[in-house]
Amino acid sequence: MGKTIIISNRLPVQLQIDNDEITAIPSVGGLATGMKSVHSGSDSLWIGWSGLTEEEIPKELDPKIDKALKDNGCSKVSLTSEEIDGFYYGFSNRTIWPLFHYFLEYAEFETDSWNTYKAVNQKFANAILEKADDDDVIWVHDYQLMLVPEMVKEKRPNTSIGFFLHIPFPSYEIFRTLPWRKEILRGLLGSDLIGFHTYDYERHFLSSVRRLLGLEVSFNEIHLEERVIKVDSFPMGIDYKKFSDAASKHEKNTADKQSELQRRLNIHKESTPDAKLILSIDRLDYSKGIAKRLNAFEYFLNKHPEYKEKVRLIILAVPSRSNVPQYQLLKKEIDELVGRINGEFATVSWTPIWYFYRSMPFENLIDLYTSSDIALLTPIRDGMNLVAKEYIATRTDKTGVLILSEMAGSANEMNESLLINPNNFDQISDALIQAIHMPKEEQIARNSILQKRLERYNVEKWANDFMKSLLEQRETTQKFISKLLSKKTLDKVIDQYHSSKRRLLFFDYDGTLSGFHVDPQKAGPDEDLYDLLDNINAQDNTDVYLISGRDTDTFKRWFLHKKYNMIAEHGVWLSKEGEDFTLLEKIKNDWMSKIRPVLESFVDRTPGSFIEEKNYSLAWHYRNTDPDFGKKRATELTTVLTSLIANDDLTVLSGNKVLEIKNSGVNKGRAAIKMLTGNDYDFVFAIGDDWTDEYMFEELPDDAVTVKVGMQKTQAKYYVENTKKVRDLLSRFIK
Ligand SMILES: O=P(O)(O)OC[C@H]1O[C@H](O[C@H]2O[C@H](CO)[C@@H](O)[C@H](O)[C@H]2O)[C@H](O)[C@@H](O)[C@@H]1O
Ligand SMILES: O=c1ccn([C@@H]2O[C@H](COP(=O)(O)OP(=O)(O)O)[C@@H](O)[C@H]2O)c(=O)[nH]1
Repeated sequence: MGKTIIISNRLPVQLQIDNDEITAIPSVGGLATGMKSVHSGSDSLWIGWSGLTEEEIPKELDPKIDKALKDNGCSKVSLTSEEIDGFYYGFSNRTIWPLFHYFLEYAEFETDSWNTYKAVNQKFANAILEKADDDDVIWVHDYQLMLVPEMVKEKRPNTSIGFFLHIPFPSYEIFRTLPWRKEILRGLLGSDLIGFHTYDYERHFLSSVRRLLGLEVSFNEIHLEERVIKVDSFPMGIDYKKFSDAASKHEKNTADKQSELQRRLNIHKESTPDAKLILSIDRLDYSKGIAKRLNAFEYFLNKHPEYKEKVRLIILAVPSRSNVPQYQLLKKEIDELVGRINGEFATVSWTPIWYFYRSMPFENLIDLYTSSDIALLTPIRDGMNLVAKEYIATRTDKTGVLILSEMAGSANEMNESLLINPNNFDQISDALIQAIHMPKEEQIARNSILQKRLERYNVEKWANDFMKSLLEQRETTQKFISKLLSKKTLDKVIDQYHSSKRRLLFFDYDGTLSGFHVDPQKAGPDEDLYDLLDNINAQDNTDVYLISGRDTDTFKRWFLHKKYNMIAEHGVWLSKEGEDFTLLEKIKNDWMSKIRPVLESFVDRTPGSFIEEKNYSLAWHYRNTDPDFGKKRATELTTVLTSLIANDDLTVLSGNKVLEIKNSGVNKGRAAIKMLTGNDYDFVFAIGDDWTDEYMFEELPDDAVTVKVGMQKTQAKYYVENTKKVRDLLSRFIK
């Protein structure tokens, strides 16, 4: 393995320019801390934006800046203020952020900012390409850089690329509204591993990939022609030890060591020993639900006036993206709300809300976390929400109650908190009462479980798990690639072919010689294919068989005049050199009247699906259905059919977007063996793309050359990527 390259919008250091002196101060943020195990030593590099635009950095300081960054294992991507406007404030935070957080009404679809997003992503990709070697592992972070994986993969296909999205991936219904949805998906699919915080985000993403790109997804793998991409969830943790140690240390602080904030918090405690402190900390972002939280708090005070003077809500709102109009409006709304609620409820000795609009140093965060009885975190949508985890980690005596929105990614792992719907004020109000009165033993019981989990799955484990999975994926890909029919192996196969005395060739049709079409009848052969087959078939001592699940009528129409050998309906029928089809197997079809109505009922209930009726089998096609729904129905139909045919000699065969019910024992493998037996072939070849071809690959002798089209699991010896490559391969059979 080569170097590790990490890439994110912002570098994990902050530049300080003092006259001509440059200092790079390492950030203390979650990502920077979490990546420590991955970003250490000389074999790792972090590429990103420094936080200062080109206009803000005097050109002559560039070498010093580069040196300061290099000392911290970093390298910068320089961006102009215009690029930051279009890329960061524009497409990232006015299109993707609102859309991915389900704020459709805030999402702006501006072609100019999309173009800047593309150009800046290319700048980041170029910065990687400049530094990356083929065996490097690259980890790209977050929604600002979704096109980077494809841009890098295109130029450096052998690098391993991981992508992690820190925000939610929305449902298909939301994502599909984005004008550049396919470009974004293709950008992400340049990765070998794509990670999300939760399984929900993962399945939303896979659903969009299936529906918008029509790609084959099996479990959590996406099969491209030349690669397999893994998609998985890795819930990000925190640096648990850092927070719990800081809280333990904080506890021991003598009065003279306490911060000004802590002293004020102490005064509050002493003057109102029964009153509860309720804490909320977030960036000032509409996704965090701060305004709704204030409204809910007001609702609570109105509904339960007995809690006046008994609770105080601390709102710490950290300034964020203040160049974006929605954030400016939100700031105004929150200022007004706090003013109004305080004005309405305050008494001479009590203000219900303490509101801070600023960023606080770590020590003050610990003051707040450790002094608060309740944390009230009510995001409307949140990728993860680390504040929830940090609050729990600082509770050294295990007391404290976390009220958490079920819309936060962290809610998936924090079931022991009081989970609420941020839009349900009654529920929030009830949760506040439950929290205020929760017995200490219960608080301890809940937090003990939470702490254990957070301590175990901390941010370092998160980063290591992701890297481990990326390296495993690299091995899986290498295994696939090692079976790709390389030029060298192909040359050998072709030599073998031409020096052989008698050859037997099996060509599957759909997905192998010809691509798929929404209407199977329209996937007929083209002139080039006829020429190719004519030329191979005309060779001496060469027996070519088209071997397919197709019905006899279609194959007669397409190929009978060509006098090719044909095996139809997976091995039921045989046609030799232009003669009509005859039965290769003695089988029954009286079962069809029992199965047909079942298939019909599935056609009625699955728009786009249809039945194909053959002489000895029935096929239910679902290529044209909604992909998720079609797959679900196929599973349901398989279950229904399996119990229905339990006492018959029938099989349900799962092909490429088709289920076929046919007589057991009849398959392409058995048919192929029949053609082989009693003959002295010294070159046997089979090529096919789906499950039904696996019977051939399994049954043919060990020295047969078997080739799978597309990177799915197979018994075949080799892969080729697509039908174009199949034709290239077969054309080499012609001298
Ligand atoms: O860099 P900014 O524009 O100021 O925004 C700050 C970060 O916000 C987002 O955080 C997300 O990541 C967290 C950790 O995975 C997660 O807990 C939270 O729910 C997300 O919103 C954003 O994804 C980052 O890129 C920003 O740097
Ligand atoms: O004044 C502050 C307030 C919060 N935070 C940190 O900001 C992060 C917020 O992360 P979260 O996942 O909750 O939300 P995000 O802002 O990433 O959407 C947490 O680690 C907080 O400790 C901070 O550094 N300074």
